[in-house]
This record gives sequence, C-alpha cells and structure tokens, in this order.
Amino acid sequence: MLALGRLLELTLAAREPSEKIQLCADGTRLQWRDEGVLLVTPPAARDNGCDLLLSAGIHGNETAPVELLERLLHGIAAARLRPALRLLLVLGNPAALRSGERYIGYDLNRLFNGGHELASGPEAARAVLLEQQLAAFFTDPARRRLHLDLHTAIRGSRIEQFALRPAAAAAPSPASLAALQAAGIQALLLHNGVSATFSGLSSRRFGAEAFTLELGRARPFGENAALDLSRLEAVLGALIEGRPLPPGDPARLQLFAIAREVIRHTPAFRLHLDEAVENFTALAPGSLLAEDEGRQWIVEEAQARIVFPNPRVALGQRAGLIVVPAPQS
Ligand SMILES: O=C(O)CCC(=O)N[C@@H](CCC(=O)O)C(=O)O
Ligand SMILES: [Zn+2]
Repeated sequence: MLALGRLLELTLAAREPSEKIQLCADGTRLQWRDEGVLLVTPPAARDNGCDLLLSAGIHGNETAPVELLERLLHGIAAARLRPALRLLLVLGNPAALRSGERYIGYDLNRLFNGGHELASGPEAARAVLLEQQLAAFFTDPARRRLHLDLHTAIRGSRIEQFALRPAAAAAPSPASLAALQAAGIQALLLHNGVSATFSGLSSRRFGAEAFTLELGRARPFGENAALDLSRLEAVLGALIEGRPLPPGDPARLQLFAIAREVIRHTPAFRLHLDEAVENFTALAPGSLLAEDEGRQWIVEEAQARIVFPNPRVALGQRAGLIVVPAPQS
C-alpha cells in the first residue's frame, strides 16, 4: 500500500508522510495537501471534467463515513479504483477524530461562511485552512463541482439515511436526486437560509452542488458493522470512475422543508423531549417543544417532525429543527 493511501492512519497518529506526492500503478497522482487533506488527480486522458469533494470527520465521533472514505482511498491507492475525476478527500477535524469527540472547543460545522470570525482554537484554525484548501481545489469554473459531506447522527432516526441541502440558487438536479436515492438516501431536507456548514461553504462560496449526508448513528471506530453503506459505496465508486451510476428514482425521496430552527439562547433552555426520541418523530400540534428565558417553541406546523434535537449545544446554537413535508417539484 502506498503511504499516502493511509490517510486515516497518518491523521490519527498526527504524522506527516515523508513523501508528499505518490503515483498509483494506473497513473493516478496522490498529493498530501495538509493534515487530513489529500488531492487525487487522474491521468489527463481519463479526466471527465468533474471536481468532487468528499469529506467526513467534520465531527470527530462520526466514524462510519471516515471508514468509508478510507476504503475508497485504499481502492484508489491499489489501482482497483481508477479515478476519472479530480477528487479532494478531506478528514475534517483531525484533533476531534483523535479524541473521538464531536469537537474540541467549537463545532466546526458552524464555523464556515465567516462563522470562524467569532471563534478561536483548533476548529477556527481548521475552518480557515479548509476554506483555503477548497479555494485551491475549485479553481476552474468550467468544471462540474460536487461536494458530499458525510456525517452520522447523535440519535437514532425513523429515516435512517437522509441528506440536507444548503440553500442554493438552483434547485437540486433530477440526476443528483436520482443518485442520492440510488445511494440509499431516503429523504432530503432543504435548508432555507445561509448555512455555516461545510456543505454550505462549498455551495455558497464555490457554487458546488453540495449535500450533507446523514448515514445512521454515530459510533466509535470499528463499531459500524451494522450500518449498511454498500449502496452509497457503489454510487461513489461509479462516480469516481466515471461509470454510469446505479439507477435511482427521485420520486422515492421524501422531501422536507425546515420550518423553524430551535435555538438554545440561555442556560435556562429546556427541551421537552425524551432522550430516546428519534429524528423525524412526529410532533403533536399545540405541544410545548422547548422553552428558554421569555421564549416558548409551541408546535404550530401541521405534520411537523423533529430532527437533531440536542439540548446540550453551546449557547446561540441550533438545538433542533422543526421540519415539515415539502411538495415534490
Ligand atoms: O445528530 C445531530 O444532532 C447532529 C448530526 C450532524 O452533525 N448534523 C449536521 C447537519 C449539517 C447540516 O445541516 O447540513 C450538523 O449538525 O452539523
Ligand atoms: Zn456531524
């Protein structure tokens, strides 16, 4: 195995490779760009004009997607997978991956699109570095730009695998929706405001078609055997090699809009949901969902469901999303 094929091992050990550039047997070039950031360039004759950013580990306790990227990279390094596009692989938060925590000081996925200006410490520095890496990767406006940021969720979910799309000028393309469905994604949540997330950055600043994928529940390294990511792996393998993707049916994706964000403003914040309540659980109309000093969140929306309920977020951060079904376009 080429040393640069061991991106995860190097990153977890906080080691830099002695050689920063290596060639795979099929002519693919691997370049270590920085800690946890690897650029994969195909031979020019195979390049199909697409720039694909695949990221995982933006949250350090979300390991299944990191293991998935590692498997893909091993395939590339061994020339079993022959890339036909430029690919940037990013392990988002190396320090948090080493400690197995969601984050060290600040949630990295709230620090993009200018969010780092109010923060400090390892995540603020990492957000700046990742923005620079994206600026160096997405340079040619003539190339197709895609970003999939892979996550797992803190809680169980009535819909196990789903995607979130940052607000963007253009509606998601039918081809992308078909690809998501083929990859095992069952639902899509459409953000409606500026997101300080990594996918929000690639969408807003670099015009990439970007999605955050939620791929089951967050567990430590080595404990992900029960999670089946084989459909996503097949789609990513085909995308990387420029092969036709497995067929998918966009009509089978459930669409949701974000009706309201519940924000924890003060230490007095209370969320009136049991710890066992799963993502996409229905919320009873008229019920008191949360309260904070002088504020109440009462469920007003028909067919509302809760996603990412978390009363322990930092002050000023999102403690849950109230989502509602959106019309299929
Ligand atoms: O399970 C949870 O509460 C959070 C899981 C997670 O990390 N989700 C992402 C979603 C990002 C987006 O809205 O695109 C996050 O909270 O950063
Ligand atoms: Zn996450």
